[in-house]
Amino acid sequence: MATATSTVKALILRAPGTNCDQETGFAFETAGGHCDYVHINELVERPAMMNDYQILCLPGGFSYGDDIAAGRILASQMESRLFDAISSFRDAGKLILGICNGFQILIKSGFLLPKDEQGLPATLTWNDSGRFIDRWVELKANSNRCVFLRDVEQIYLPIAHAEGKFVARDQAVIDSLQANDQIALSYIQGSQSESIAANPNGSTLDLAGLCDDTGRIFGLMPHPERHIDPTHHPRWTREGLAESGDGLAIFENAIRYFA
Ligand SMILES: NC(=O)CC[C@H](N)C(=O)O
Repeated sequence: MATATSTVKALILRAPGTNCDQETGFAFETAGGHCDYVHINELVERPAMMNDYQILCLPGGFSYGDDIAAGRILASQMESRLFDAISSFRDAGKLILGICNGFQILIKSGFLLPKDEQGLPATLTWNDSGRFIDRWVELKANSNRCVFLRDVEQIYLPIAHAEGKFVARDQAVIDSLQANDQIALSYIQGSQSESIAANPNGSTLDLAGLCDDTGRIFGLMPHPERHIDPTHHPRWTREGLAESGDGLAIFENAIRYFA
């Protein structure tokens, strides 16, 4: 495990259709880490390379063209080809972050919420509008468990997805997520003008991000890597420059975790 003097390394996983890898790498490097971009086929061939990293990140995009359902194919590859490697990575106390398509992959592979005899306890499906939605949202962090959200209260980030509606199998799943403090990030009701829904996709409990029961695996639909520099804010010329973009804290928390 890294010490305060060594550089924390993130493995950014790529697949055909990934398109947010470079921005995500920029975010980790701005936060003080180092990252490498690794194609899924390379990782399947040499899963032991994960030992060199402290963070595994699944960036956003359209892996395999969203065929079948967003994230479904890469999720199956992770489950069938990398289950042992990723489980050992998690059990070694390391961190896993899934952003947008990455969140879809983490949930559909069962790494965020393990499958039980009935299958996946929850999934992400089509937005209520049936459309791809691209805009900014106000979010509140709710979880003391999630390592990535330490000292984060409210953040403003962009979303860009078609399949971001969180649905749980039944009330028992929701109750257990709430009891375990896993509903990490949610859309803030009342934060938008009347004509725009604060919850852009109809997600249950306004959920925008979820962590596993260790707090070290985190998936979120919004894109923190798109709000790193203060000039990424859509109104910075009118409202003035903040010290840093709201998304940076998520990457800094990940790096700091190993310091
Ligand atoms: N920005 C993204 O990662 C998009 C995720 C996915 N392709 C969707 O549209 O739902």
